[in-house]
Amino acid sequence: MLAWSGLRHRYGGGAEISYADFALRPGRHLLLRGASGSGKSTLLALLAGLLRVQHGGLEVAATELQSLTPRALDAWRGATLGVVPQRLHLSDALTVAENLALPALAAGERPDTDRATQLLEALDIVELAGRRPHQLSVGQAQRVALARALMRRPRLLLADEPSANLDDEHTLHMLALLLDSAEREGCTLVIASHDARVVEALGAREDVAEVSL
Ligand SMILES: Nc1ncnc2c1ncn2[C@@H]1O[C@H](COP(=O)(O)OP(=O)(O)OP(=O)(O)O)[C@@H](O)[C@H]1O
Repeated sequence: MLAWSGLRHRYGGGAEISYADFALRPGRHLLLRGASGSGKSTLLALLAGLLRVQHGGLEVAATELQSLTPRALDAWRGATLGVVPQRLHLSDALTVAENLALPALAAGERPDTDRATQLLEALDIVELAGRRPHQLSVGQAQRVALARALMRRPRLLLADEPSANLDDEHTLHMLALLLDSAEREGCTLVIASHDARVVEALGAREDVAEVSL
């Protein structure tokens, strides 16, 4: 599902970031941990096909990303990936329900409103469908971003620093929601975090592998 070897990346003129070879066993999720600047966001961007593979091989959901053309990579990303970004990037001009329609619209497809309702129900925020993002708490907005990431049934769900701005209780709740959602949807979850609370909570789980950068 997820494996890389000989993977290296260099931003123009900067130092090279080199990743130790790794393969995720089927049925497991992944925690990417490491200090600030260690290369977590770069690896997430590579996994998401947002940065081109410069050196080495990167297999995500049965696809060798280094062999795709930029156009094929765009199509692959839309069909395979769900992302919960650190800054949630919800549109304040739109309601929650309209935000959930965006991934389909971006792919030139008809939004699936039943799917949106089903996800909002699963995340216990169906009553928020008509609100705008600025009318939500941080935790509620994060659940909306999670629902949006799941709309097109991704095979890989990426969450970048999901505990940023959350207190201890909400951090544990968000991690549980991410893991439960990934299990329910049958997708692989990758969390990037340098938060000791996240590392401690996930370190205790058999179904989560860890890569330390
Ligand atoms: N667009 C860029 N151009 C040049 N250098 C970059 C760029 N993005 C990241 N870097 C450098 O690459 C290295 C890895 O950065 P990256 O953002 O992947 O780390 P990180 O582990 O995600 O850090 P953080 O936890 O602070 O977000 C750092 O040295 C950073 O300065």
